[in-house]
Amino acid sequence: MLDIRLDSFSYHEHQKHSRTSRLIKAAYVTNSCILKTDNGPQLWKKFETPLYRKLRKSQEYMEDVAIDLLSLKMSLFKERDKYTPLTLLETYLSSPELDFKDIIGVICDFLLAGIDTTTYTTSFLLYHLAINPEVQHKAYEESLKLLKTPQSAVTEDVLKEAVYTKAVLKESLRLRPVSVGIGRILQNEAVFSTYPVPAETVVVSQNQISCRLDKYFECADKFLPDRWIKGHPLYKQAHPFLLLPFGHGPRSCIARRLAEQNMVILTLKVVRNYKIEWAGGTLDSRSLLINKPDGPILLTFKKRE
Ligand code: HEM
Repeated sequence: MLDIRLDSFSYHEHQKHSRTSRLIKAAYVTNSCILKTDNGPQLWKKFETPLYRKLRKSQEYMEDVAIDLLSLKMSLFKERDKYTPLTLLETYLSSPELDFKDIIGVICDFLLAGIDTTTYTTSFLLYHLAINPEVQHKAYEESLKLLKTPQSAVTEDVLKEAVYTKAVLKESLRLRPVSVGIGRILQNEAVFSTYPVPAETVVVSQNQISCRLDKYFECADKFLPDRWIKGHPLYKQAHPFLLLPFGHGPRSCIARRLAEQNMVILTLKVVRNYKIEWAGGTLDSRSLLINKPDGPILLTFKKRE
């Protein structure tokens, strides 16, 4: 989305003080401070509290990275080939309604919204595969069918056919969404189950809870990807507003398709090449601003023959 590779898997970026490590830390600190500064007495409005300072410093670091990345992109943008279609960032850069500050704001949002969300979702997905060997075996069989060799690329056609892997991701998001639901400020008065709620009220839907209720999903606490596969005996059409891990409407996640595609590609590649095992106890989630795993990710990967 930034048109520039951050190279986060390189040796250098794995080091403690690298840009990637500092960005990961800044996103985590921001996510841990927002709810705490939002709720309760907001003393930070009168003077800079230690929590607010942490939040400010993390945000400043992310903004510095965004400025560096955008400056680099702008210098390359001048030399771009005029016949290739514009990327998202290039569209922003060519838009007269947006100035440098607006685009910096968007990049900061990408950096904050893109780091922990995909990481936590992927961690839970691999955890579910590890503790449900029969599910992992079915995903492995699908990857064997779709990827002829362990090195085969995941093409557009492969993605279309990866029905079971997509169901695994969906089921994992049902049980372990990164967001409890969707938050909105009501523009108009509304009535929910006969309770009138005035305009301007902050309303947060509780999809995470609804997705765990047996009245909506049979054996709701069980990890059963087959429930999403049309034609399977476990399949039942769920209410369209129950499972909304990427939100809903015009403010829903801008990167939904990209994130889903990344996670499906990763799952196909990992299960095709490795047997995944879990070396810990039950992994639960803890809510900061977003839900994070409540313990270390103790996965082991055994190379398949
Ligand atoms: C598993 C991965 C992800 C999940 C589960 C997720 C989930 C969400 C959710 C629930 C929202 C709020 C939607 C609403 O209020 O209706 C959101 C918004 C957003 N997400 Fe994601 N997200 C993920 C990955 C990403 C990535 C990788 C990026 C960027 C690179 C990203 C960028 C954004 C942005 C910019 C918004 C704000 C959209 C707006 O306010 O108009 N997300 N995401």
